[in-house]
Amino acid sequence: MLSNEIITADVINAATPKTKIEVKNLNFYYGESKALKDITLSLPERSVTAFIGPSGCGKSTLLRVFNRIYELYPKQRADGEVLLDGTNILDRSQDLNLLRTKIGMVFQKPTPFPMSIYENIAFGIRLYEKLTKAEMDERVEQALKRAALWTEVKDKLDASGTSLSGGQQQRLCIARTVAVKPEVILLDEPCSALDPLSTARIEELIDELQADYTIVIVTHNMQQAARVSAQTAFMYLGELIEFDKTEKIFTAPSEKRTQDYITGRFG
Ligand SMILES: Nc1ncnc2c1ncn2[C@@H]1O[C@H](COP(=O)(O)OP(=O)(O)OP(=O)(O)O)[C@@H](O)[C@H]1O
Repeated sequence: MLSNEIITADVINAATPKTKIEVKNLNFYYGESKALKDITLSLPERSVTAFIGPSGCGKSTLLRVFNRIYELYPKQRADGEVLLDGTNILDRSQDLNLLRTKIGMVFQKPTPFPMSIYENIAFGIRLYEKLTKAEMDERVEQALKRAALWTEVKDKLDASGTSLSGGQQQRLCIARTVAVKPEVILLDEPCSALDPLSTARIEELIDELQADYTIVIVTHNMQQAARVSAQTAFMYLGELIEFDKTEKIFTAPSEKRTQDYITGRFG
């Protein structure tokens, strides 16, 4: 009997994905203005979660709380909890540098550093690790391969990162993020400055990366959310209206406001 119980428990554990990030009663303020209102949701590990909603609903704000970028601005503050593997990252005693090695971020506009392709990757690694030249070469190659950019740049690693096309620059930024071995990758409208072909490549890449990383993507493009994510959160005016499996959100949402948004009635 006992072994059956253990097997049952194992099967259940295997079927239920582990929670990577748990947000509990999160509020966020820009000065006096409240941009996030009592947000609670759990993001599963090694899976893609999309945040959608009309402009100004708080998608980017929520994403940015996850690596505490707001701390750069004195009037911005968060209360509530954001647990990464059970530890509250909003707690001021948490080391910000360590947090940012665990949670990487890619922005809307590709932002390569004004240095060579190689250095764009090596720069971040050097902040945290001391590697030999051979080890660094290996890490740079791995990161560029992981971001599906290696074959295009392997013969011009000394060229400037800014000489690449927009889509290549965005893949370089993803490579730079992956190179420091994060656990979570935050993508803030990563394709909005890209053409359809480059967008398709980034979406393929997101699909591959989810085997190893927990990915959160903010997107205005509902087809993109439907294509790349397993869960979707619909936000409106700073509130989380609905959070469910992406298929359910797009085919049978529970809330009228979600239905209205995905059918294009507002936003
Ligand atoms: N730096 C800031 N200072 C003051 N208010 C801000 C700031 N950034 C955002 N806000 C406000 O917070 C709210 C949420 O903004 P946020 O950028 O998170 O929305 P969003 O859903 O990502 O919008 P978009 O899709 O247009 O990028 C908005 O009302 C916005 O005006």
